[in-house]
Amino acid sequence: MEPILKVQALHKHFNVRAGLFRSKQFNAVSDVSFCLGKGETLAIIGETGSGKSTLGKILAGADTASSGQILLDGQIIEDGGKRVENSKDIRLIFQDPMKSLNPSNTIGSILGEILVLNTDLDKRQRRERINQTLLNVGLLAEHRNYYAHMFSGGQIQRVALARAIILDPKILVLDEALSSLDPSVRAQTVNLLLRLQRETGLSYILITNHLSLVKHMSDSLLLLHKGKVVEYGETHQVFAKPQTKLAERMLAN
Ligand SMILES: Nc1ncnc2c1ncn2[C@@H]1O[C@H](COP(=O)(O)OP(=O)(O)OP(=O)(O)O)[C@@H](O)[C@H]1O
Repeated sequence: MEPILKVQALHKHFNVRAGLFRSKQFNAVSDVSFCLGKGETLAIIGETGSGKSTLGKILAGADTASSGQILLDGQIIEDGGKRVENSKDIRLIFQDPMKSLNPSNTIGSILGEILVLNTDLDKRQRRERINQTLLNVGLLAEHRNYYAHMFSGGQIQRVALARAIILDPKILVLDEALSSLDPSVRAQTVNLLLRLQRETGLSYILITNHLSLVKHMSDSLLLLHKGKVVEYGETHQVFAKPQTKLAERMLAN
């Protein structure tokens, strides 16, 4: 079966200062390739600075690569450092969603604005879609009238999820999105994500070093080191037989 996402030889460098008048290229992501199937989860792990977030941002279109290709459903969406199509099909969720929610707007108006900008739905249809999306993430329709500060940490992550799925994407990139939640709220959010995946066939890219989450949620696992893929395979196989000393060390913790 054609993978939903195919990443080929992706590369990202940043120009960083190397003295007063000079700059040099720093490779944050080097020659990264992988595939993700529909309804599957790929975990990306790696030490701090290994390029996980940079890769996540590029996949979601929040940044562009320097070279390489990204194909979604067989169609090229990024090629040679250019986003060919600004796809709404890959959405990013961060660790701290509060930062990206306007505190002076209700959740209903934040979600409504996304629908106004991206769909032809009329007011009644938008209202229905917002209510349904809030219910889908385990919130109530009444929560549309709430402001961000009125939610708990777990609820705000559900609001972020509602915002991410309201346009019916194919892939969610979860960048440490579950890290700051306390264990019981994290377990509930994981169950919610798994239910959504079962019901809608959503695919996830899970950026985390939380190994029990990786084991519980992911089908495949990619280990980045200094921007390069040093291990990639089915999660249970990588855990059972890591090929590198680094993977052995990281997965033993
Ligand atoms: N805009 C930028 N300009 C220059 N260097 C950058 C920029 N963004 C990221 N980097 C560098 O790229 C490397 C990879 O960063 P990235 O945030 O992707 O790592 P990470 O694996 O997500 O780390 P962490 O787990 O700490 O979040 C780091 O060395 C970082 O300093």
